[in-house]
Amino acid sequence: MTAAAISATDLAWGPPRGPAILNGVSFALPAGRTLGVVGANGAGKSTLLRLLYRYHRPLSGMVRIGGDDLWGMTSRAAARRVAAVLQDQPTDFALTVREIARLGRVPHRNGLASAGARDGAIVEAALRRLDLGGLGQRRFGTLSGGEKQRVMVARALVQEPQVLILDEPTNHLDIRHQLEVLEMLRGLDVTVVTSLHDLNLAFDLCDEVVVLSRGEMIACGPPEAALDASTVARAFAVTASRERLEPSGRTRFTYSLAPSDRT
Ligand SMILES: Nc1ncnc2c1ncn2[C@@H]1O[C@H](COP(=O)(O)OP(=O)(O)OP(=O)(O)O)[C@@H](O)[C@H]1O
Repeated sequence: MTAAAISATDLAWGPPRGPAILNGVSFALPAGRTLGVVGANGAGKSTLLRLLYRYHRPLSGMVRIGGDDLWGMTSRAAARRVAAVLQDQPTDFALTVREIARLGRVPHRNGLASAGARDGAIVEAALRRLDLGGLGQRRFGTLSGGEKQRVMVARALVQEPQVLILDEPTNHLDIRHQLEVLEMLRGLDVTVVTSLHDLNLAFDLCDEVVVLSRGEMIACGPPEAALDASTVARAFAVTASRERLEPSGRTRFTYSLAPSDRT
């Protein structure tokens, strides 16, 4: 894996014949960094990610991977460079964990060539990394939500992407696996863009954060700057405060409903 920079320039998207639901999103993330995308329900996080993994074509603006226009390359070339882990799990429940992970090699195969020894080694390494070593033969449909999520991260790693896009990667994971998966991704030579609902995790683990509100980008930058209490309050329509805990020195957010929202 060799990480590549990803950038978005003035992105806009909306459904056919509908109004734009995402507007004016721009950021530039250097290779190997982690970008968190945060915002309230319906703010446009998944929509932005879909533009970054070439599911939606932007109405205007451009996504570049390593300087190359994402829509200027073939879909196969794009699949070798960008992998995505999505909220919706696949429905191929009869496949085993190992078979699902192997699907990540498809963009790298030539024609009908079958998987080689290197492909097998990559699959086994990814399963071990995600703590799935003992589950290779299990049918996907029999796994817990968190195990399924880890299988999908393993499949994405098997793809050996330059950029990894994750839509809420931690929503089924227990606290230990949340930390393990996000720390592990930071340790890889890959650029990560992830949506997150937990602002404390975003603050601790992301190099840069984009804050969306009603389809607009209201802040972008290092967490210290982008996640200030007033931006959080605006994005989530709450009263927010940010404190530095002693002696750990870690930052923690707390929230409450604004007085006018209380009944
Ligand atoms: N294809 C579509 N056609 C019409 N509206 C859409 C489409 N995709 C998304 N939307 C709308 O755009 C808005 C943003 O949706 P999106 O899924 O990006 O939000 P989100 O920030 O990921 O939300 P959540 O935190 O609830 O997952 C929502 O109001 C959604 O209903």
